[in-house]
Amino acid sequence: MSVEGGFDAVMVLSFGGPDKPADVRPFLENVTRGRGVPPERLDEVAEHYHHFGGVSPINALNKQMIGSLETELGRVGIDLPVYFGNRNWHPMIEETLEQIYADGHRRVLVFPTSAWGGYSGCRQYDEDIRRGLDALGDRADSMVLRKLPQYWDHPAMTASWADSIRAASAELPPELRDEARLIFTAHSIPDSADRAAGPPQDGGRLYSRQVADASRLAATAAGFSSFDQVWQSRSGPARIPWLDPDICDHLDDVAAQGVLAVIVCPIGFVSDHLEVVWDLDNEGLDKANELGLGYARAKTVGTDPRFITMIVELIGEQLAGPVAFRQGMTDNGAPCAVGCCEPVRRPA
Ligand SMILES: CC1=C(CCC(=O)O)c2cc3nc(cc4[nH]c(cc5[nH]c(cc1n2)c(C)c5CCC(=O)O)c(CCC(=O)O)c4C)C(CCC(=O)O)=C3C
Ligand SMILES: [Fe+2]
Repeated sequence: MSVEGGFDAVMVLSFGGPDKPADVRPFLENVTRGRGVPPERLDEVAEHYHHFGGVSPINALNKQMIGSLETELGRVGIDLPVYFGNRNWHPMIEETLEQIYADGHRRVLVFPTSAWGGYSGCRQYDEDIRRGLDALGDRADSMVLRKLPQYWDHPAMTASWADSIRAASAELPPELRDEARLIFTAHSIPDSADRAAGPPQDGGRLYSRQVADASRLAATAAGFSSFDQVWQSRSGPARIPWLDPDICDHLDDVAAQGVLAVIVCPIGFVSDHLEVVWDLDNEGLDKANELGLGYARAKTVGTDPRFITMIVELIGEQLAGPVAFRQGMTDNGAPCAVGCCEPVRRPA
């Protein structure tokens, strides 16, 4: 497909995760460099990875996503190669951009595996893009890397989450189904980072507002009139406030209120990676069992064909001509807006 100012490659940009036990430590060092995560927390998280043989599910899931994306692009006649790069582990974005450059591509559409605004979910991926371009040196002058806009509220996401909530509900014993509390969970971030999320003139909290809106959209589409919003996987020292309540504390609370079952929907994540399979399928499930709560976990949407169709739609939109700016759409890692999702310095 050739259009003026078109694009000649796609890169899926993700978080990265270890592929073998020896990768776990260096991966965690990459993730937490300069971020004030206490060493005890790192030891704990390393254990989670070792519990799964030192392999994060995230890389295989991303490769599967890329395979499906290639197939779907081919089906609709968009002839673009799809590359894979990460923030924290191989293939690192620097390595991927070397390859893209060597293959002769100069204009690249970047699909981030985070749907959200905020520093960790949006701006840090822009920083990754700049890091990759910096590594190319002068060769970067001929490159354009356009990050696709945020998709947390895309109709395909809402529809897919709604189906996955209904499917989870159907896993509960019939007598508990109508009683079940719907709980949406997303990755916690420091409260200071949430306050700094979004363009300054918008008053902050872009991340938690988006998560709440996405949850409301999915709940409504699944036929629920109410839901709870919780957070998971916090990693800062206890004295620094992060978004709460934490999922496990919340399970205590709902059990104390007499709730008999919960449907836990990991709306904050695109795939069933470690934060989902450890924090929800192990810790959350154990907690629910201990409390005698019925527990069903909704599956993530990344393997739904509608998710792939959505990516193709976002790509097609860019190929069809100039696209008006939407949140998260950036060129060469320049921030969305001045001061948008500014990183917050964290105490060591
Ligand atoms: C908002 C958000 C998303 C969603 C958006 C997105 O998808 O990008 C996300 C995704 C993920 N987070 C992941 C893993 C980790 N996150 C950590 C640490 C942190 N995450 C944070 C935020 C987020 N994280 C923050 C504020 C920290 C504190 C350190 C810092 O300020 O950066 C740590 C360090 C140890 C720990 O403390 O847990 C690990 C290992 C994996 C891969 C899992 C796998 O391997 O399968 C994925 C997809
Ligand atoms: Fe994280």
